[in-house]
Amino acid sequence: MGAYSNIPLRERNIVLIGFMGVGKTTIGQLVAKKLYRDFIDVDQEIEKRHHMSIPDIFEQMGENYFRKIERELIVDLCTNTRLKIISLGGGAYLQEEVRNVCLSHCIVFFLDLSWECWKERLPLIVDNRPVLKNKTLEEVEQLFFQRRNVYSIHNSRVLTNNLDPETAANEIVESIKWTWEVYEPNE
Ligand SMILES: Nc1ncnc2c1ncn2[C@@H]1O[C@H](COP(=O)(O)OP(=O)(O)O)[C@@H](O)[C@H]1O
Ligand SMILES: O=C(O)C1=C[C@@H](OP(=O)(O)O)[C@@H](O)[C@H](O)C1
Ligand SMILES: [Mg+2]
Repeated sequence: MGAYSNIPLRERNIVLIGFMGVGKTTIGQLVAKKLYRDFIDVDQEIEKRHHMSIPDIFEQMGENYFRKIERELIVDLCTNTRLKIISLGGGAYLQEEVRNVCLSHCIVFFLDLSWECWKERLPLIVDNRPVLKNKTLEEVEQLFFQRRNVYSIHNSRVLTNNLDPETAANEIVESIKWTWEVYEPNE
């Protein structure tokens, strides 16, 4: 485990983790607006910097290259920025260096969704998530539960089953404000 940095809680970036399609990008934007903070979506930042879509990066450069640039960007953001809401891609947190830098420098929020609810979301994302390509539903289910074990290493969790994005964002904001008040009360 990385050493715990002494960054004050209220300054720490809030990092959203969770399986693809749970709403990290959508809800992250809403949370940032409600907390008057800047929002960074790691996928969108990578697409902007490389002038390529994520599926095209997978297709033309390969997943290993994507994981390298994803890791480097997240380590840079966690180490050198503060006060942001950062949505990771669903696979980023599987890299130990990413987990360690997020847990030591940020507040890590797990956006949880049950498998049954996630299956209803699948049609919305299946066309632009390369990791889902050529996988059977059984293989995706296996990946879902494998990754869930890794996402279970977090600071806070919000179960978003049947919550619309706005409601989920409000729950996260309330939880963050409670954490600040309990652990770093305003003098
Ligand atoms: N709470 C929600 N309820 C219903 N649909 C949602 C919710 N959150 C996200 N979505 C939809 O699910 C899809 C994936 O959302 P996205 O924010 O891209 O997830 P992620 O970044 O975790 O992959 C989008 O079509 C989005 O509109
Ligand atoms: O789960 C994954 O491995 C991935 C999830 C995607 O992000 P979202 O979780 O925002 O869909 C994106 O980073 C890429 O397609 C890989
Ligand atoms: Mg996303």
